[in-house]
Amino acid sequence: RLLFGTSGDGGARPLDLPVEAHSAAAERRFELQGHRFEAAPEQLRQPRLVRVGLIQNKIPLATDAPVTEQVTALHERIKEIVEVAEMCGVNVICFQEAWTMPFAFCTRERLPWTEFAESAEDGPTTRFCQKLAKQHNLVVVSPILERDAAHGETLWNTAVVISNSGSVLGKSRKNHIPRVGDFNESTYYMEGDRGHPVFETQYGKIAVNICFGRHHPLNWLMYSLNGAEIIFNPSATIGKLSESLWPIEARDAAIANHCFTCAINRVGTEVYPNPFTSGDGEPAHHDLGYFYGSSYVAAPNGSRTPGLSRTHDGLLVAEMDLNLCRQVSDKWNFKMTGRYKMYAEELAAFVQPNFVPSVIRE
Ligand SMILES: NC(=O)NCCC(=O)O
Repeated sequence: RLLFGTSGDGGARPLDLPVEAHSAAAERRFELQGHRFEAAPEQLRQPRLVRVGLIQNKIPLATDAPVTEQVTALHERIKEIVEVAEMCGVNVICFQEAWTMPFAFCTRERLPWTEFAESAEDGPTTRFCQKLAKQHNLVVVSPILERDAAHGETLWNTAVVISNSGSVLGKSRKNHIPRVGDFNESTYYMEGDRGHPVFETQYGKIAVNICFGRHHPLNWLMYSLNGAEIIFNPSATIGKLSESLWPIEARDAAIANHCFTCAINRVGTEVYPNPFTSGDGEPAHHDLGYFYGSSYVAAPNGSRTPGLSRTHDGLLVAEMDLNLCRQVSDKWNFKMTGRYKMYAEELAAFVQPNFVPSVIRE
């Protein structure tokens, strides 16, 4: 009741998925879970039912396989999972952070990892996702390492959003770059410069808060202020660092912002050819740590689905009635009771060089 929010106004219930989807998932060796969140019937609005799909997966090839072979193997793996998502009626699908590559930023090496970077607008992965979107009639959220040729070949950590029509709706960049443990990502790219875009799709208003942004409540808030009803959080994070935070943060963001949140993590251990150090006196090592999967969806009323497995690839399908966002907002009124003008003034003062903390002493 407490861990999954099943008290009172409706937690996640099981969603029946077609038998052929379950058999295909078993054949293709990934876990398939289905859940649904209901909202109360309204007189003036029809239910706004949307099915989202969250995919978590291991890298299929070793990190020293040729770059093109690794990318192709990941495309193939995702394709076979997306086919099952279509059988389950999924409308919007999101993949894990930097899904076309191993999460190699821990190494701080440039080659071959920077070779995985692609154009967000017309790189091979975006073209692949456009095909998927059109063929399966779903919106695709595709988090990649972006190479921005128009701006001096700058790299970014970017999520490309592709409409179910197959056209590229736009992109959202990771706003918060970790400098914690072996997550040495600022070696490759800097903080995003795109603010907090929300994408209006046929299946609701969606936004993408990439991984480390999960720890920043204001980052979630800004997507919500722009009207996001579903915020995806494609991630890559390891047990030793964050597993105790994982069940709390995206769930809390759903509560605080009256929206649905979808937290997605990688699975497994990715081993690199060359050892690297962490600057902490510990011996050099070949892997970043264990990616614990456990992807889940949280609803604005504080309920959540169970997580996918810690150890297996998986597809989590969640049906949600987006009417729940406004219903919870009308009950708890966090936007109405938020003191945004006061926060804005205090934040504006805080970022000034002459800021003096408001501390009252005897
Ligand atoms: N990819 C990424 O930002 N990971 C940082 C670790 C975490 O946020 O748990």
